[in-house]
Amino acid sequence: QDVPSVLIAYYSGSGNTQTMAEAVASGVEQVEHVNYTIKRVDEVSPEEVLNASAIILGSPVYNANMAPEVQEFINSWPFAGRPLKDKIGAVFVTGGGFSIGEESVMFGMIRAMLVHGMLILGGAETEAAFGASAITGEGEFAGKAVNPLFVKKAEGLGKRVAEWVVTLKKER
Ligand SMILES: Cc1cc2nc3c(=O)[nH]c(=O)nc-3n(C[C@H](O)[C@H](O)[C@H](O)COP(=O)(O)O)c2cc1C
Repeated sequence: QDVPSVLIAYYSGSGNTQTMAEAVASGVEQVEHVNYTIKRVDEVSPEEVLNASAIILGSPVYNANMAPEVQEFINSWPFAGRPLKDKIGAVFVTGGGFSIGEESVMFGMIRAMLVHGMLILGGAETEAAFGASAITGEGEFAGKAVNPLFVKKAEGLGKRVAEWVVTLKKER
């Protein structure tokens, strides 16, 4: 009882963002005294949103925007009374190519989290400063499983968020 929980919520059409979500989860698993739930956005209940101490949200890049399913999920978050205020928020994305939307999508999700008063964290590494991102369709990254370079960023993000969830829980 009273163990804080991280909600990892994502949409994935062809599996890449799901791979990153699972890596985020394995990062969270490295931290003690914190639970997590990993679910597709359409499977997340309103209670799971409200009860989470942190939400780590993942989307593929679709025409330089987040997937509509992810936007719909964000639009379902309760706003009256700002119940999401002071929860930790973090993001991860997968995009086909370099610089064709992944950073825009990260900031789109981060902006929405800030509207709700959430505390935003980036990943553990400088290369994951805004969250974890993976390129899945260009050059050497095309046609393969998500590269370990990107998987590691997702793990680092999950671990960092979990560590801060535990730290903030002690402080409050
Ligand atoms: C409809 C559609 C639009 C896309 N638009 C972009 C885009 O604008 N920029 C980009 O980098 N990748 C784009 N992609 C590629 C996906 O973002 C990429 O394949 C991603 O890894 C898919 O994630 P998923 O396997 O979790 O569905 C698009 C893919 C689809 C299906």
